[in-house]
Amino acid sequence: PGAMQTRGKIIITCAVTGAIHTPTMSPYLPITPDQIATEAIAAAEAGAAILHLHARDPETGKPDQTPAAFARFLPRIKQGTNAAINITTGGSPYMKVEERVRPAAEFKPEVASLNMGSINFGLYHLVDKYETFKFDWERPHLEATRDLVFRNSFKDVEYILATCYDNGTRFEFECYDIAHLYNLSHFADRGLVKPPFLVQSVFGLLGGIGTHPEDVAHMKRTADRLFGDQFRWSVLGAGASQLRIAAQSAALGGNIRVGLEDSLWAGKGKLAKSNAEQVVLARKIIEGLGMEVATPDEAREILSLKG
Ligand SMILES: C[C@H](N)CC(=O)CC(=O)O
Ligand SMILES: [Zn+2]
Repeated sequence: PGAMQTRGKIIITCAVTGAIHTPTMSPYLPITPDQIATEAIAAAEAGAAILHLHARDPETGKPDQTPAAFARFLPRIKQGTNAAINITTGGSPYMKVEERVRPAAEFKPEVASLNMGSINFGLYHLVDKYETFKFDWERPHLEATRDLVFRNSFKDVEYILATCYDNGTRFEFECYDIAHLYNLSHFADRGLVKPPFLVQSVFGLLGGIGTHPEDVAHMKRTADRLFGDQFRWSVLGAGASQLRIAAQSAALGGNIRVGLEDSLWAGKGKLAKSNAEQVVLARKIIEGLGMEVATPDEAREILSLKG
């Protein structure tokens, strides 16, 4: 992806907590500002060059998209690591785009996520089943259907672009399906986004593309055709597919996203005890392939971040 990417340097992004997984799903999910800061810094020490951040209500663990909630851990993270900060504009699927973009608008991070299309979001525990979740490892998606649309209309995307653009913030373009690559190409044609594009391909979320190696190859092939050397490819696999998708990407010279936002596991039926544990597993894959993990400054160069 992108002949210009420093050969063999793979960027690891760590998505520390997210908004979808709930405290009852794993005792290791960071919830409080201290837990989020500690986990983020440890993930960076393990090799994450970019930290994708959401905030939560420390009491309930529910998503909190107020700038004040982010202010409770951002300074500590910036003090504790040189990793690039990536603030979510996805928030949770229940939020309006005006609320979702506020922290990125306020803190003007080097990176912010940008979801490139609306999708049906297969979830059920967000609302009223915080206390009752029981994960069935054998049939992961069986109970995960709830009639939710994660709205990211063309106007929503334009609104976030317009709000963040003059801050020098670059985007992690979250593409949950092939159509989202074409949406990104549409905004590129209109000159509303500038290369190199960090394309974060999302695999395995109910409502988006699957996790079959053909799905991964199809996303990459399509991105290559649409963006040539104007993009830097990264992938995330939801849940059980996380490391398998990571390995396929690294083998193709692509970048990797891990973290408890995307998966609670560190292998079959084994809860990850920390974000750093998943970063170490990703590092082993990369180094096992004879490649190197990019440092934060190498990631800044590869992605043309403002630093
Ligand atoms: C699958 C991930 N939860 C996508 C995500 O990280 C969205 C965002 O924060 O903008
Ligand atoms: Zn996120």
